[in-house]
Amino acid sequence: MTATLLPTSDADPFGPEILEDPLPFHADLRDAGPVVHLSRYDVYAMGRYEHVHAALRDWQGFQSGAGVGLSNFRTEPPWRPPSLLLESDPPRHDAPRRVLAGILAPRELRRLREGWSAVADELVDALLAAGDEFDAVPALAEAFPLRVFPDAVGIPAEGRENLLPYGDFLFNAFGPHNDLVAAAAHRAPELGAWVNARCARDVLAPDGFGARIWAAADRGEITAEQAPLVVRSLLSAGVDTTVQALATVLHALATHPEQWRRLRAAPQLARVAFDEAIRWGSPVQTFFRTATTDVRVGDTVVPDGRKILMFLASANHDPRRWTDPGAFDLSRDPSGHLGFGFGIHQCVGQHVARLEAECLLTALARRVETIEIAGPTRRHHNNTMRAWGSLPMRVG
Ligand code: HEM
Ligand SMILES: O=C(O)c1ccc(-n2ccnc2)cc1
Repeated sequence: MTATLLPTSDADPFGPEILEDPLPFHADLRDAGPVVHLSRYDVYAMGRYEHVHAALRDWQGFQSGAGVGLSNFRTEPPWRPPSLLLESDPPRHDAPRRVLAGILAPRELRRLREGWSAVADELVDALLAAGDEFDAVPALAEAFPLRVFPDAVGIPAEGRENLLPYGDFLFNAFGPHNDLVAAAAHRAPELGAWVNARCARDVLAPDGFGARIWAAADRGEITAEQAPLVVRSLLSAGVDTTVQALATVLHALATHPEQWRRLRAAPQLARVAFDEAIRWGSPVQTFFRTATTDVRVGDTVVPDGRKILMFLASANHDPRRWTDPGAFDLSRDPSGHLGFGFGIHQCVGQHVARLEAECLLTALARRVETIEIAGPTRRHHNNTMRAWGSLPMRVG
């Protein structure tokens, strides 16, 4: 068999140029082959849907237990105790996953729908009463999740302003120790301590997600030592992600008036609009895996122990899988997108995210006829998330 040269690139996917606009790099990555060696970080990158999907399915060959960031837990101590879900493999992964999946299941979220809708309606009414121009990032994308999710978890009111900086640091920490990580590293210990203190049983409200995790420990489904870490997963994962997913769908709708008109005509399209925006914008861009043996990708062998960087956002724009991938189109069926991952680690909070999006988008679609970008938009750079810093918006 002919030996094929492994394509290599010295590009920096965590540098400001690619973080500002990753699409050209993703296209080059897909064109270069199933796997490309990134010499700058000595990792193996995948950009095509077929191979990212296959790696996500193959949790035995591509493990999470050595970390889902650049750091390899086999050789470097993690900056915090590893997540029992995100950074664990079966069997350790199984019981925490089962507990959280049960608590965050669609049927369990039904009890929240009415209250979250009312909050979304109030938020939009108050915003429109103040005028027809606002920055959608603080006014909607941040405000709504912060109004509903911490209460749903059951953490106390004070200090919630720590949640976004903690999430931003966490998602930066999955990448290399670059300027983005260095700029916030001094706050990590204090933010980590604040989050850890809110995982303790006695600070959590009796009927929230947090209390339900502790109740699962009482039933022996997980241990009392695991319970606070599972609560930490919620506080780590549950805010920054939805903030940026909502910003992504608001930006998509504000820049595609035809799609906005379709949503207004049929508000039940809110869920499709959200998943299509997750595919199109992929707020969570990448995650790593670690090869547990010499694994074959295409006609390349990635050696045991090496880090593999999966570009979920690139897979979501792969023309081998999607027709006209660059189009934001509500008539497309976005199912199968990798924006929530796939397989045993697929996002366990996706139903929470969808409910938040449905409440906010429905509230907006019912109250305004037009939304448009009303000034220069600004990206917020993060090693893992494609995020908006500012979305000046005008409604009519
Ligand atoms: C729309 C916003 C969100 C996006 C785009 C997103 C994306 C993802 C992705 C790509 C994964 C797979 C990670 C991997 O394979 O290594 C994941 C896993 C996870 N997500 Fe999300 N997520 C979102 C919101 C949430 C929310 C709101 C929560 C909690 C309420 C959450 C909790 C989790 C947890 C705990 C995992 C780990 C699951 C496991 O390892 O079994 N996520 N998410
Ligand atoms: O268990 C944790 O600490 C943790 C789990 C999941 C995420 N995440 C990423 C995307 N959706 C959620 C972040 C942190």
